[in-house]
Amino acid sequence: MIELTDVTKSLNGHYVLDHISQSFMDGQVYGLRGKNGAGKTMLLRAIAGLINIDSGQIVIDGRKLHDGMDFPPSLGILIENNNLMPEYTARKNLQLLAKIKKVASDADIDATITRVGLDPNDKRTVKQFSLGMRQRLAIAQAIFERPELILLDEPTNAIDSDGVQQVRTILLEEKKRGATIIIASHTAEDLVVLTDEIYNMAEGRIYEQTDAAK
Ligand SMILES: Nc1ncnc2c1ncn2[C@@H]1O[C@H](COP(=O)(O)OP(=O)(O)OP(=O)(O)O)[C@@H](O)[C@H]1O
Repeated sequence: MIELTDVTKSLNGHYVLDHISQSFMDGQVYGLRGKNGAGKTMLLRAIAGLINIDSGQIVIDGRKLHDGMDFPPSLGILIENNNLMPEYTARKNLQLLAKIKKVASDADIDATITRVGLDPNDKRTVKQFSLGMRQRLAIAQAIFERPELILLDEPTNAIDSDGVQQVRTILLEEKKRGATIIIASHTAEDLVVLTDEIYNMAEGRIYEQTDAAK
């Protein structure tokens, strides 16, 4: 469970996260909706431990973030796809990451690359990939270690329509596996199809919660 209590973050004199208190329950899929600049990415970054918050606290499974725990212990993240290494193939990208946690085998890596619709034997490097291929690899990167928490910023960006279905299927499978997933998206259909609850954001605040079915 993730519990945010009175979380604030200011940049250039205004709140980008404005006293957010919100819980995210295990195994649920949450959507974040809101205009450009509403604070969706900042909220994902804060939960991921990628930014320091100014006040309040973020507690993940009973442990406070930035208090002896820099990042959520089991995290998959897609926030912009620029943390791919352009000089390497898809397989090499995941193999290098896998060395850190050592939870994914080469077979897991190849299976995940296939699962997102790419070819694990593709000899091209990421810099030769199309935008959509990079996005698919970024999704693979977020899920290949079977994390308990998956944070996704615009996961279907640049992905073709077959790919969008594929990504949705994958994320529903990840939910079934028990992952907690938070998705920021401008694609209404992604939010309706994938999420249990949608939080509407504006000006750094969550101002409304809607049941995804409505
Ligand atoms: N590096 C930065 N320096 C200063 N302000 C920033 C920085 N990054 C984001 N912001 C500000 O933080 C606020 C929230 O931005 P954020 O990226 O979280 O919005 P978002 O809801 O994800 O928008 P989008 O739909 O465009 O992705 C905005 O006002 C933005 O201008």
